[in-house]
Amino acid sequence: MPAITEEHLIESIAEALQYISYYHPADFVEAMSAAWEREENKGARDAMAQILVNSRMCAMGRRPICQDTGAANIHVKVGVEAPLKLKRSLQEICDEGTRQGYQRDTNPLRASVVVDPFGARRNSGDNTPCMLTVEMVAGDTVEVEVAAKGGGSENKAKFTTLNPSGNVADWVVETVESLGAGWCPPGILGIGVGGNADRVMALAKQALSEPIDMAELLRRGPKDRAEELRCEIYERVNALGIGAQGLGGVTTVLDVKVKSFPTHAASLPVGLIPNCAATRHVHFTLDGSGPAEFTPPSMDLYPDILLEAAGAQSRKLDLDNLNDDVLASLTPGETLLLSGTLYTGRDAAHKRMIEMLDRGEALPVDLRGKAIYYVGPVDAVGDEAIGPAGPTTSTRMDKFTDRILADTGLKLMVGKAERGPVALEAIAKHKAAYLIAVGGAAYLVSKAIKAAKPVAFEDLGMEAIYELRVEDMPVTVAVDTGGNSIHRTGPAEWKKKIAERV
Ligand SMILES: O=C(O)C[C@H](O)C(=O)O
Repeated sequence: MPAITEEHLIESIAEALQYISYYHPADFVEAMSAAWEREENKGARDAMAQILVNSRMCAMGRRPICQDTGAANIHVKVGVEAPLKLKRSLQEICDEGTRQGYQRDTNPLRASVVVDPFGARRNSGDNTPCMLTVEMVAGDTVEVEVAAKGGGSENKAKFTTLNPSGNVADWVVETVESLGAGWCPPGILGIGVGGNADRVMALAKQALSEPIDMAELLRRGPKDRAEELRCEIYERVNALGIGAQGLGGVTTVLDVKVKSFPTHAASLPVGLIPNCAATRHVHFTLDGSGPAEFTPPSMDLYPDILLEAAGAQSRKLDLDNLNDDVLASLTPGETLLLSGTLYTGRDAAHKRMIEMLDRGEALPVDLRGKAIYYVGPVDAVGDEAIGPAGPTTSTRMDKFTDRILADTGLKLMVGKAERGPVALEAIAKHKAAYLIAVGGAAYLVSKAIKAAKPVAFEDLGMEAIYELRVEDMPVTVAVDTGGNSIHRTGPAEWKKKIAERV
């Protein structure tokens, strides 16, 4: 048998990362299309339509599905008899594959990994190191699972150790209800049960790479305890009414995957990791015959969707003429098309702005009466004004909101998912408003951005402040000037509606 070389691994990993950046797995597209067809809440259905249209555009244009092109999660199963011809460590080899995968000229992916995580948080620039796990298994091949996991869904990972008599489904359902929509539902829940604290999280992560087959499972009925648990959690989580993007609706999860392992008699560890609308993973096997090859999915997978979301019925909002009357007229749930100037700014830029305000320094941009977009875009290629540029989770900016609104005169924020109590209070106090774009529709959203130039904090890379010129950017009003939030009313309304049907 010919040797499995470093080049085989590096080239396959690089190609895999490119492939998953623009091709959703076929089972995901099918499950999302079915959920879109059965969704009853118009807002949630429009959000899913944007996700599907975006997915198709990315597959055809070979550009990233989401601006958060993820951290590379690589799981390698090395056969104990595999003819390996390697000189470097597996970490170094997989990092090289990651570096090459994220830095392709034709489709550069966003560098999101920062080193010195509780200090300087300096961007490594090429998305290395990858998150590598290795297993020795029987056989003479090397199997590799490559996933690109977004930060928003990864941030919602949870762990607990229940008493042996505890109820796993109860814990999962209560936990998902508390997560909000930052993980970009509808997606998949990976659940690990058993093992110990570290093993159970690895199980939950591995579960996310299993095929989506909930429709088939519901049709044939569960055959064992794990399948019963999957069905119970699926039904109960969907009955929460969270819906796409947390707007309320009948589908919050497309599937629930469970993996278990024996555990200590005193323990019942449970791990939960959600996967977002940018579900990205692929599996390949190396046998010495060369790097892996990947087949593009068929475009026939996609349903015919007319994008009503950005349709003529949406009100147009001029971002260069925001005034108190216009802001006061915004209603939660209303769809808008934004045109004009939009500044970007997310975690690192907010932290730096607050530090400057603390020192009494003038900010490099005048935000008075303006709008800010929480986003970390992908770099542009060709004639693009900007690469994929979908919204990031706004709750991370909550603690800065009162100060920014008070000290800069900012009036409008655009992001994704709900705002927490401190932000809602600040929005009402300053008579500002909060809009959401669809998380997971980054390439589609970027088409509304006609010009982009960095105007401050360029050293922060994708977290720099850009001045964007947008035309007809589709958004939904999430919080009005009174602090009323669609993320409170939407899921509550749909939870009630679903309960009344049972
Ligand atoms: O880093 C990002 O762009 C965003 C992240 O994936 C999020 O969902 O908040």
